[in-house]
Amino acid sequence: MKRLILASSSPRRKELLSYALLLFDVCPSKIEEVMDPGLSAEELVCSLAEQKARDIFSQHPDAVIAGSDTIVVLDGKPLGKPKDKQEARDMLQMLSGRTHEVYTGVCLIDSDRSSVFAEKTEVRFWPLTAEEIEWYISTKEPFDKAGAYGIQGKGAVFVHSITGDYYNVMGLPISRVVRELEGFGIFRHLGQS
Ligand SMILES: Cc1cn([C@H]2C[C@H](O)[C@@H](COP(=O)(O)OP(=O)(O)OP(=O)(O)O)O2)c(=O)[nH]c1=O
Repeated sequence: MKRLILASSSPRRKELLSYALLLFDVCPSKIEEVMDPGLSAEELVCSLAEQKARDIFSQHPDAVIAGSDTIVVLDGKPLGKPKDKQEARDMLQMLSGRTHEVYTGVCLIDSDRSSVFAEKTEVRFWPLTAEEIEWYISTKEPFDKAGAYGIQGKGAVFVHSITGDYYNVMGLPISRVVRELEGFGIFRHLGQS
């Protein structure tokens, strides 16, 4: 079986992949991400996932590489990670009381093949008060997350409902990823727990 490398610095992606009973190494890509403004949200996350995966593949051509990227989309506008408190505040105010989409793109690649796909999850937020938003910013949770919130953390209290894969919102649609990896000869060790 080939070596699997997760091309990510995200602790959430590492945690999710570890649930899949796969042996893997982590090797984050440090490339400057190139965002083409002409792309749809789905195309954008696929393109960014592919850029990260190809970067690590060029360093480890004998391995299977998994790269991914997550963005939040509101009214067709992509929201990445907030740069500062004001941007986090603006994003959370925009998401308040509304339904947005979370797209995660995944690129799997080895020397024989590649598979690139995106999953969409719809997330509806409760209306948020200014006090709640200020409290959330003070937790510092918004700053390394697309859309300025983490569904798996204190941001859980903002979420009214979701449609689609919860783990896709956290950064990796793990159930689909493990199935796609089988096409690369990467299988779960189901004899272990
Ligand atoms: C919406 C949302 C995003 N996120 C995170 C997932 C991603 O880590 C991050 C989006 O940033 P990304 O640029 O997709 O990923 P990253 O920079 O964290 O890691 P890498 O590029 O090295 O793979 O937002 C959550 O953890 N919870 C959420 O609810």
